[in-house]
Amino acid sequence: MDTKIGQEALRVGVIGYGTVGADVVRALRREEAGRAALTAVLVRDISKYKSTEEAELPLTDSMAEFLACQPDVVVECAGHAALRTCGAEVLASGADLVVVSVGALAEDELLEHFTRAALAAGSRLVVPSAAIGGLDRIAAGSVGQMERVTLTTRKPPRAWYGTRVEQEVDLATLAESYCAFEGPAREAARLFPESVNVSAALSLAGIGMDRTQVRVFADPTIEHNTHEIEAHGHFGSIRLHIANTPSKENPKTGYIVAMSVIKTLRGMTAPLLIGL
Ligand SMILES: NC(=O)C1=CN([C@@H]2O[C@H](COP(=O)(O)OP(=O)(O)OC[C@H]3O[C@@H](n4cnc5c(N)ncnc54)[C@H](O)[C@@H]3O)[C@@H](O)[C@H]2O)C=CC1
Ligand SMILES: O=C([O-])CC(=O)C(=O)O
Repeated sequence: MDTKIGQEALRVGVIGYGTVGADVVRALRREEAGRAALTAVLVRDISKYKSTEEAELPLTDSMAEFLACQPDVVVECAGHAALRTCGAEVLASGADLVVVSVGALAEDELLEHFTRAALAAGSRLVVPSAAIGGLDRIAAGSVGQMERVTLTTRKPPRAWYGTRVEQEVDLATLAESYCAFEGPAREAARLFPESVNVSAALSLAGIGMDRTQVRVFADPTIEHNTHEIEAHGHFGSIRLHIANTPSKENPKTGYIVAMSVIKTLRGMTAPLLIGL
């Protein structure tokens, strides 16, 4: 990540002011993202943001106004639908786009559309590790022959309200681990847009959406959102267990997601990069 390394502060726009977006904005305002400054926050309905803290933010509900602030990089934290609608326009403006709703990129046409927009404008689509880890090693391992990549995601029952799992089991009384899905990452990302973005990130780093195998569980015996990655190939193997503390505001999302975005922004102006 070398293109934004001038002397000026990196101009950062944020799309979405929910759980991840608000944490990213707070960190930017506390100057925790290195040489980066918040330029604008794109929200859906500006009338909803009335607190004293929110009144100080550069909020807008107009994409034209948002891009007129000339961000160097835009962080999307607004969901699959918003990414589909806004992504190409942001990339075409010349700004890099850091996406957390990466599950949307399981649609090949969308990924191709974004890639074309980025190539034409000289911008980049950036997928941070977010809720998962080990992507550096999986990506390096995929330079050679990779035999198998699997992901097992488990979250406590409260993380599955508002998803299709809520129609399948009684989450309030679930007594043992329930397997809600087993199959390729492409299908996992489509069926659980709010919950298994990690499957898409892992696939993009490694052997693709159709070869990466995913299992998804609602598990009443755990408190954290956990992800277990196993991969084998010419490089050797990796077995990684990740436990994310779920955020109070949205138990589907871990605090680590915003922290990973901040780490990514730091890297965009840092003279030393580690662990890419
Ligand atoms: N890559 C990863 O590992 C992870 C990805 N995610 C994804 O990150 C995204 C954000 O997650 P949360 O902050 O927890 O969700 P959230 O629901 O708390 O916040 C989303 C915010 O985006 C806003 N929004 C929706 N459409 C918008 C639009 N068109 N323009 C501007 N704002 C818009 C909503 O009003 C809401 O405030 C979700 O797509 C989630 O699935 C979450 C956790 C991990
Ligand atoms: O673990 C988390 O915090 C969120 C998650 O699985 C995802 O959206 O992929």
